[in-house]
Parts: sequence; structure tokens; C-alpha cells
Amino acid sequence: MTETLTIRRPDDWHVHLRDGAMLQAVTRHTARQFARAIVMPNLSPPVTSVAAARAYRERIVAAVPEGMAFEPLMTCYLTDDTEPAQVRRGFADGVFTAAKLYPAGATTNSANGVTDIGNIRAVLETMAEIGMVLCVHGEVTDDDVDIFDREAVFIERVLSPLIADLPQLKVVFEHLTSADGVAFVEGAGVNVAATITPQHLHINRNAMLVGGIRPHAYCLPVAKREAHRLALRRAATSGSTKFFLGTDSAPHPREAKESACGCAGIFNAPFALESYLAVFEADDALERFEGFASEHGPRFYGLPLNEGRVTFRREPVSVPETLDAGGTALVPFHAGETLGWRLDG
Ligand SMILES: NC(=O)N[C@@H](CC(=O)O)C(=O)O
Ligand SMILES: [Zn+2]
Ligand SMILES: [Zn+2]
Repeated sequence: MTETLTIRRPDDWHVHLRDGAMLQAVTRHTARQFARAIVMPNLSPPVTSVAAARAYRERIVAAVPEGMAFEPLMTCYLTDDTEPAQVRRGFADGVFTAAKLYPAGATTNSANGVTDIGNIRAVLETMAEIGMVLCVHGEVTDDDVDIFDREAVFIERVLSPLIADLPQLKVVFEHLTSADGVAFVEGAGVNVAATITPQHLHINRNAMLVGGIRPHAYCLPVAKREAHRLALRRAATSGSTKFFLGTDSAPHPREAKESACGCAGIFNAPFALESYLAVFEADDALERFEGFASEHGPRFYGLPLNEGRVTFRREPVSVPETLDAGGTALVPFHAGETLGWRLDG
């Protein structure tokens, strides 16, 4: 049995670091595990300009503990009014790595998102021209669409037509949750890839609803039936370069989750790699972990692979019930469980 595993240092291609006290509390967890991360722009107010992204990047860098090397990769929050010139300039100046499409109302702080994809046609054309990645929260928000179907319907109504219309555009279908999504990405051309979170590899919707309602298993897109989880596991562990790591770590204070109207988001940053590793080990795919965690993402984004290495040891790691986040408590993914690999350092 393998006792240690050494891989190229991974990156996180989708994370929420928040701002203020929460940023101070959570950044260390992501920086401990990852060399770089694509940082989501859904602050309040959202990061819609080059100046705001530059300032946010500085706040993140200032929150990285001494001695840790971590590079935040910034994203531009698209609205109905985003100017193509703003996106072009931010990309050219090395401030924006990608832009993010939130359908208005789809998730946390998406009220300023895009109400109709037709409204950002000129921005998307510019992005296709300059080779900038579009990150997509792929759910429709129509009242008549069941929440468990919102990803599949998004493919049909928005993503398929978009890709047919702009085949040059590089698209990351983020936090994939369904077999429909897996099939779509596999069948699409080289410009379409997807991130997969640890939670969608570990849990199905029962985790949220059996034996009581469990707000810490609630995130968006919502976890689906077991068949979908299995499709995601097959995709992640397949070795296909179209699928890569994106934690979607999304911290909310405990009381905001344990509420009559709880926030969507799972805080998985502290043990994200250990969590993914449990999946790859169980599915007999340890040799494909490095591709998923450290190679497919940078290759898709056209960025260099990291030079450093990280080592995991086969040792039990206890995940605490809660973590302190500057006065408020966060309940991490796998709270109270024991994972089987320990990340050195
Ligand atoms: N994933 C989530 O459930 N929540 C994210 C938003 C998002 O990624 O959709 C958040 O910012 O809290
Ligand atoms: Zn999202
Ligand atoms: Zn997210």
C-alpha cells in the first residue's frame, strides 16, 4: 500500500475568500493547500471593475500569513452593463484572469448578475477574441424550473446555444453537479471544461435531507441524486483533461447557515485536498489525482504548471466540529469526521 503521495502543487480553480474579518480568517486555509486560486467576485458590492479587482487582490495578499506563497487570480463579475473595454483592459493588465457569469438571482450575491445572456454578447465576443476564460454558474433561475433540474435546463437553454454561437470562447462550467453536465462537457469541444467540488463527489441530496434538514450540506447548485454523484466521480477520476479541481469553498457564519432561510455554501478549504484524495483512493485512481489537482486546470487556462511539490502521508486527520473565523464560527465540510491522508506542512 502506498504510504506517501507526492504531486505537483495544486491550484483551486474556484474559491470564495470573502472580505474583511472572514477574508482574514479563511485565506490561510486556501494558501496552505494551493499555489493559486481563481477568486470569485461575488462580494457585496461585487467586483465589477479593474480598480476593484486590484484593490481586492491587495487585500487578499495582505491576508496571506507570513512565509506562505499564494497567488490570487482575480475574476470580473459580469453584469448587464459590463463594458467590453473594461474586461479587455483588466485582462491585458494582468488583473483579471477570467470573468464570471452569474445568472441574476441564481446564488449568493448574484442580484447584480446577468438577466439575459444576450445583454453581454459584446463582452463575450471580446473574451473569445482575447482568449479569456468565462467561468459560469450554470443554473437557470426560472420559477417554473425545479431546483434539481436547473443545471440541465441551463445547458439546453443557455450553454449549448452560447457555445454554438461562439465556439472560440473558453468556458469553464463551474461546480458541475449532474450527469447531464458531465455528458455535455465530454461531448463539447476543447474550449469547454468543468470544475468539480469535493462535496459533490462525496454527498448526494440525502446528506441534506435524511434524518433532519442539514444546512451544512446545502450549497448551490444543490447536490443531486446518487446517479449524478457517481457520474461526477467517474468524470473526476477518469483522467480526462476537461475536468479539474475547484473547491467552491464558500464560508458563511454558522448562524447564517443554521437559520430558517440558510445561506448556500460549504466551507471546505481547510481539508479540501484530503477530501478529494479520499475519493481518488476509494475509486482506485490515485495515479490520476495529480492531473485533476495540478495539471488540467493550468493547461486549460494557458498558465504555467506550478514547480513546487506537496506530499501527503497516510495518517488519520480529524476534522474539527467548528473553526473560528474572527469571532464567528464556521462549520467545515467533514466536520467531526476523520480523513485518511495528511498534507505535510
Ligand atoms: N456555492 C454556493 O453554494 N455558494 C457560493 C456561490 C456559488 O458559487 O454559487 C457563495 O458565494 O456562497
Ligand atoms: Zn456558483
Ligand atoms: Zn462558488
